Amino acid sequence: MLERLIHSLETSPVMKRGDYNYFIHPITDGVPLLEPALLREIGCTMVRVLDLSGVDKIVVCEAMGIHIGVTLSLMTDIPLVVVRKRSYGLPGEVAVHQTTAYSKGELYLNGVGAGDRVVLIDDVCSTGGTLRALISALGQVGAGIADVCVVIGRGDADIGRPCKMLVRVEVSPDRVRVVDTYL
Ligand SMILES: O=P(O)(O)OC[C@H]1O[C@H](OP(=O)(O)OP(=O)(O)O)[C@H](O)[C@@H]1O
Ligand SMILES: Nc1nc2[nH]cnc2c(=O)[nH]1
Repeated sequence: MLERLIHSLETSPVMKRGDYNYFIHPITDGVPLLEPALLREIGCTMVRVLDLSGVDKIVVCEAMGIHIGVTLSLMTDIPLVVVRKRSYGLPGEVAVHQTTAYSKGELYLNGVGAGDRVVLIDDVCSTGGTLRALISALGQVGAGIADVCVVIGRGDADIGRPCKMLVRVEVSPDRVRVVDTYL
């Protein structure tokens, strides 16, 4: 089911960002290029594993959640909300702080309100800093989270609730190894 994802991860390069072993992959970086078949494989797997009953919005974070969210939105007809890294100052906008292994910044949630039922999707979960920030923002607006799912999990971050990871990886200075799959 996830052959393309597994093969592409296990042949992906690793670079240093400070002390952090950062793998470079089409899904998590958009480079060198994104194959439609890989996006389809991930979209079909997410449709199988996600609890989509009664869900009215898919929430992703820019930048590297967007193509995954678009794929899922086209397959399910569920609208997409993109959490941005800049403020629009719209009524009801919620700002939260994001810390990752190599960056810090603010995230701005618009377009989700009290009573909305959402699924939260991202490309990768590493420290969990991004998902924790997004879950906090969704809590502040009063949305219900039906499910959280990422394509790739690395490390053992606690985000305070279950997160479905299509694959789990270990990253060493010179390679990525897929150590588990969700299905
Ligand atoms: O679990 P974490 O340690 O939070 O790492 C995961 C986050 O890191 C990347 O985002 P990044 O902030 O690098 O931005 P990008 O999507 O714009 O590349 C990735 O897209 C995840 O959102
Ligand atoms: N591409 C990429 N994105 C990440 N986000 C958090 N960790 C990583 C990583 O190792 N590679």
